[in-house]
Amino acid sequence: EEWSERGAATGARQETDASGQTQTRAVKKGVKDFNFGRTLGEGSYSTVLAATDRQTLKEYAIKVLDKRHIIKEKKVKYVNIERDTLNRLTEHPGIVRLYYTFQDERSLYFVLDLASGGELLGVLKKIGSFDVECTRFYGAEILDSVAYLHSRGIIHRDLKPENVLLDRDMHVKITDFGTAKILADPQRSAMGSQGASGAPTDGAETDRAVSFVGTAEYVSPELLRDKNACKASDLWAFGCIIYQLLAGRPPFKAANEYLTFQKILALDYIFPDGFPEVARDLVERLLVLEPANRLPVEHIRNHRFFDGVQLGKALWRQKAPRLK
Ligand SMILES: Nc1ncnc2c1ncn2[C@@H]1O[C@H](COP(=O)(O)OP(=O)(O)OP(=O)(O)O)[C@@H](O)[C@H]1O
Ligand SMILES: O=C(O)C[C@H](Cc1nc2cc(Cl)cc(Cl)c2[nH]1)c1ccc(Cl)cc1
Repeated sequence: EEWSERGAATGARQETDASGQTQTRAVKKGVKDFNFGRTLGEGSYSTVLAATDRQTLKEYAIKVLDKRHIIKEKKVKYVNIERDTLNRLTEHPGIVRLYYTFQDERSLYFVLDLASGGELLGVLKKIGSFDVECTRFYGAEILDSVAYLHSRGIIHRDLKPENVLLDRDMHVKITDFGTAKILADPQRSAMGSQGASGAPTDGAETDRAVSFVGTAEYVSPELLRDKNACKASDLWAFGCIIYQLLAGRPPFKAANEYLTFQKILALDYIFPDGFPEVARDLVERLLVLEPANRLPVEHIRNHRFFDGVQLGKALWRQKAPRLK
């Protein structure tokens, strides 16, 4: 068999066997195919490095995990969930794209979109709080991305400004899918989660749904109460993010996690003076204890807070507003 170099750039190669039959085979990338650069950040089980594909010169973020550490910390299922989830989320501009996974004797590698704009949380901390125009733009891009996740039967379960990355054009790239929940069958779950009671779908979810709790400030009441998340749990977190962009701090924040959970379950939060009325109405319809009574995605899109924002494809083509 001869390998044609031509196919290398497209990540596929033509194989011609003795009988002259040609077939295309996806090429498995490896560490040797990349030049590794600066460290972009560290996670509990991971290091993320900037890297360049040596053939195409395309830049990526490569998340490297130490196998021994993953096994010792019993995180194998999270790594495989992250890979399985990202492999289902391939065609939306607001989701960090996974291009390849591979391993060598010591590590696992995720080759991802490079989000060189950093975390939304970092930008928020730098400027204190966003004005309505910036909150509307970033809220719309996050909402558009969450709508896509849900349409693919995925619940993120840990949405927060740290997990909303920004690309070089300051557009949203949502990341961190190791704790996501894959609903058994998107069709069935579409009915299930909009079911009469709108109660969290507990269908064929694996036991994992019971164990994971997100980040204290953004955890939904149903996750604290029934230990089960549903699509509306992501919309609770979305409400917390909209509040936080405008107020400069999350709605539920106390001295420790336990007190924060108590405030959430008691819906104990207030709007600071000057909080824009139109945003207040939206947040009040999302921070609702009963998941079934939260505004569903379609109604959020039509809420007057998003008047004037072009949703859908046009949103992703426009220039991101200057953050001031
Ligand atoms: N695609 C990416 N592009 C640029 N930077 C990234 C990308 N993915 C992650 N990072 C940065 O690398 C750091 C580590 O991210 P990673 O997802 O590995 O761990 P984490 O989820 O932040 O931490 P933990 O695992 O403790 O939750 C983060 O600060 C994040 O901002
Ligand atoms: O190549 C694939 O896609 C499948 C493998 C599956 C896989 N092999 C593993 C080995 C170890 Cl030690 C740990 C985990 Cl979590 C492992 N997951 C894999 C490799 C790399 C990554 Cl990032 C995820 C999954």
